Amino acid sequence: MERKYILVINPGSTSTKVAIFNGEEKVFTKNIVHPNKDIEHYNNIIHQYDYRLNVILEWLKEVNITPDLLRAVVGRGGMLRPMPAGTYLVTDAMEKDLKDAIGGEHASNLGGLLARGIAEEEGIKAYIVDPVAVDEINDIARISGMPEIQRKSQLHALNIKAVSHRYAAEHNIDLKSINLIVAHLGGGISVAPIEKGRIIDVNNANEMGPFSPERTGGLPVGDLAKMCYSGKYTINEMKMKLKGKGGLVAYLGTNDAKEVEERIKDGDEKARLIYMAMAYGVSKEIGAMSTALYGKVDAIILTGGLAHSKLLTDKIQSMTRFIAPVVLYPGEDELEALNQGVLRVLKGLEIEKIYENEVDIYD
Ligand SMILES: Nc1ncnc2c1ncn2[C@@H]1O[C@H](COP(=O)(O)OP(=O)(O)OP(=O)(O)O)[C@@H](O)[C@H]1O
Ligand SMILES: CCCC(=O)O
Repeated sequence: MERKYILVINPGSTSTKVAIFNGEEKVFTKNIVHPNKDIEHYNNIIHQYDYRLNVILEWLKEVNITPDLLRAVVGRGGMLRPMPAGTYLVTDAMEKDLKDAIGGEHASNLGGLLARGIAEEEGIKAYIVDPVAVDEINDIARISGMPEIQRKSQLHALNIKAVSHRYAAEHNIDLKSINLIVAHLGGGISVAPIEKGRIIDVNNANEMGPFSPERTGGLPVGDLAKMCYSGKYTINEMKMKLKGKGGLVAYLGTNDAKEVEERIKDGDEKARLIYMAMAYGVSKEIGAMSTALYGKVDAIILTGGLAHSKLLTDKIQSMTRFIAPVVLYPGEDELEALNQGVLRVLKGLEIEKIYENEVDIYD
């Protein structure tokens, strides 16, 4: 039996997206939704490993793909140590860091672990590609203003890299000869200046920049410090307010931009103000990142689920097109991007990276 398929796994907080590729062709795919009742009792992401492994194996049976037909398995990774972009083999050192949630809890930590779990049984390779820990930013961008705190690179690197390559290919131009600003507008928001293919700065989708459907982004620090010490909230409650229950959720009780747009259509002025404030924040971040490129910007790319929203993208375009033309690549195809990363390695176009050779294990 020929081993020809690549199994792709993208674990999100409430779903696991899976696909089987034969070369470039997506043969099967499914968004396996995890109802809250199935996952709410797990105290941390890593404890969901067996549950998610079983649903993936069940799905493989459904589509009649036995693991002995797999050539490689790739998962979306992971809040690892700061690392260069690329396709990485899942090694013991990486597995340990994913299990220890070395960079924090994130559903994508399961990506590399699930990939390895399935691959090991078959004696084939497991990979991750362009994880959220990709760090290519300039040292000057790390300085926060408080020596105890460094600005970190945590971002939607997989989609940001994929749309940058897509823009270059569609314009028949070498990515290494242009500068872009990519704004990934999803549940979290990453705005990154890309200089000749390298991500030289980013807001950090978890902690800074504009507010997003579920996150506060950067906040006035004095008021935040007061709230933390008010005695009204536990540390976990504060963390949830910042990430998960911030942004649109906090103001409007939903993370669903489509629902917000319906309310705006029905004349809800508060919903309009908050929604436009999100667009305003994204536009200001794009403006800030244009200075990181000394104003030399070939295009601004808006991508992610929110880039489907005309209301939002019209506002952002009207505020930022003085910088560069704005291009819309709504949605994301992270499954495709993961498959492409593995294909580049299997075709010998790129060398697989080894985590422990690329990161500082002892920092
Ligand atoms: N057609 C649409 N019009 C308006 N908003 C949309 C549309 N489609 C999706 N969205 C909104 O996009 C947001 C989710 O984006 P996306 O699916 O990229 O996020 P995610 O994958 O959950 O998180 P992340 O991108 O941070 O990993 C939601 O607020 C959703 O309502
Ligand atoms: C940390 C960047 C990725 C995400 O927001 O999920």
